[in-house]
Amino acid sequence: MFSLSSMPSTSSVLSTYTTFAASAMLVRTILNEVQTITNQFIPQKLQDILSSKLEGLFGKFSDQLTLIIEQSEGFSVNEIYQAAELYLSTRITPSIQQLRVSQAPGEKSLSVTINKGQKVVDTFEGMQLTWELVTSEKQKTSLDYDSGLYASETAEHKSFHLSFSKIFKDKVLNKYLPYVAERSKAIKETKKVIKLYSLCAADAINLDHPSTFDTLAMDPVLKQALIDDLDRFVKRREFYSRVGKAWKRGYLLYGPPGTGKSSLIAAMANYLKFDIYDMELASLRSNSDLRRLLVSTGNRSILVIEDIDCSIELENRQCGGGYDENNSQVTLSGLLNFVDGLWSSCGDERIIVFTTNYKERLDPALLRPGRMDMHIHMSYLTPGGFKILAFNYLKIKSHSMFDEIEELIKEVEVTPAEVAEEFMKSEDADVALNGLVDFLLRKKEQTMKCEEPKVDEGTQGNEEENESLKSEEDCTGQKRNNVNKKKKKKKKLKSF
Ligand SMILES: Nc1ncnc2c1ncn2[C@@H]1O[C@H](COP(=O)(O)OP(=O)(O)OP(=O)(O)O)[C@@H](O)[C@H]1O
Ligand SMILES: [Mg+2]
Repeated sequence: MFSLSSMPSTSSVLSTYTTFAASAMLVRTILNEVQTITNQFIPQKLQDILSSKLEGLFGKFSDQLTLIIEQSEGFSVNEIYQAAELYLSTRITPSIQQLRVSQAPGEKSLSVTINKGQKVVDTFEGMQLTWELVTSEKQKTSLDYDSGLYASETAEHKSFHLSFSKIFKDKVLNKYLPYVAERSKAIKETKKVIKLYSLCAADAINLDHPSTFDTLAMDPVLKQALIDDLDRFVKRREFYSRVGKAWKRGYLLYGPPGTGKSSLIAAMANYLKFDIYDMELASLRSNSDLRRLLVSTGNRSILVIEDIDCSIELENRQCGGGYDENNSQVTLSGLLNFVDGLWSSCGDERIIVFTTNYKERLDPALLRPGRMDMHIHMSYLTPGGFKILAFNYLKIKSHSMFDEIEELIKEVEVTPAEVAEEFMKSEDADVALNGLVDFLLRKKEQTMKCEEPKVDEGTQGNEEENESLKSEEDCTGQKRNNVNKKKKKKKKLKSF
């Protein structure tokens, strides 16, 4: 027999450590019987010796080879065992009579695995392979620290026995098992629940944000370029290590409020199945807090710093080139060190996203080429974006009012969030579109008033003066709201 394990850090390396001998299905049945009897009367050590001698004896006549894949190796989990368990859940055939079913907290789907003694027959490139889940009870002795006495308990030990013709040994080790590992990784990805970590919440919450690249209204060319960029990024592990670059990518999302920057981050996380870390810089006391936070973040994650222009005092950069431990705030230099230095040297497959409403207010150091890999402009709604929203909200691809609306959208600066809000008011397409036209016309009128030159005092009557003042308030009101909104944001945690 052949025993197989893979430590978490060296999953691709198959370590073999026990004797290599042949085994037949018949032998297995005999051995199982012998084991049942010996379990009751013979000490464990003797059982092991007996069992290996018998296997060696019968194995010589067999053309079958069995790999033993133990659940754990000492204190470490065996990644091949875990991969096999997941893989076999997709290979359940009608011949199987017993299944184990469970559901972890927060998981969307049930997990189904075979029960002990059950066999799954699999085929792969002309080979036939039989998996069997075997369990044995082992005595474990542990020290009870309270009483100072040793206690003995029986623990169930699980392993998979994978049997196939001896001639396929190399093919199974070099092709089939890597295939099982690959498949299990893909299954894990589809089952993965994306987490949102934030400073204010002790535990991560499940990110249940419905935003995807399909539902996002943005320039189609830019959208595709971003998807391609993400695809390239996740495929390039070898490339990054070959050129000696950290496996990281940075994106700066900029544009007015309500154009979909946060929605885009959620879409990226849903697409890549990466967790999100919402880094509220305003709630961090110092650069060392930032460093601590960084170390606690996991791989395959997106670190988000929203409203970078509001979160950090840009003048702080003058405080010096390195970390300023005494400063009570996170400084820009601390952040830049974080982006280029510390962050780059720990962890893999990470993305960092900065968002801002005012790119022009950012320190040039943040915009320098190479710091953020891609600058993405989230703009006001375009006619193409409008069609995506109309389909998302009203399930329509065309309508007699589309031309009129598209013309208005070209003339008026309207955000996807504003249009989405109008669409929420009715499920009836005619009503919703009419409402949107009214909204766009009002907005157009207001914009025109704002653009009118100011009227000299004294040359106009009272009524007109009041009207002029009112429209000025409308024009500035929007901006004021945005600033207030951002100020509030600094206090309360943003929810995606
Ligand atoms: N491009 C878009 N595509 C689809 N829906 C959008 C888009 N932009 C905004 N929305 C809708 O408007 C809501 C608010 O958008 P979002 O929070 O993503 O904007 P934002 O750019 O992050 O704004 P802020 O600058 O205020 O943070 C979203 O939940 C979504 O319903
Ligand atoms: Mg946002």
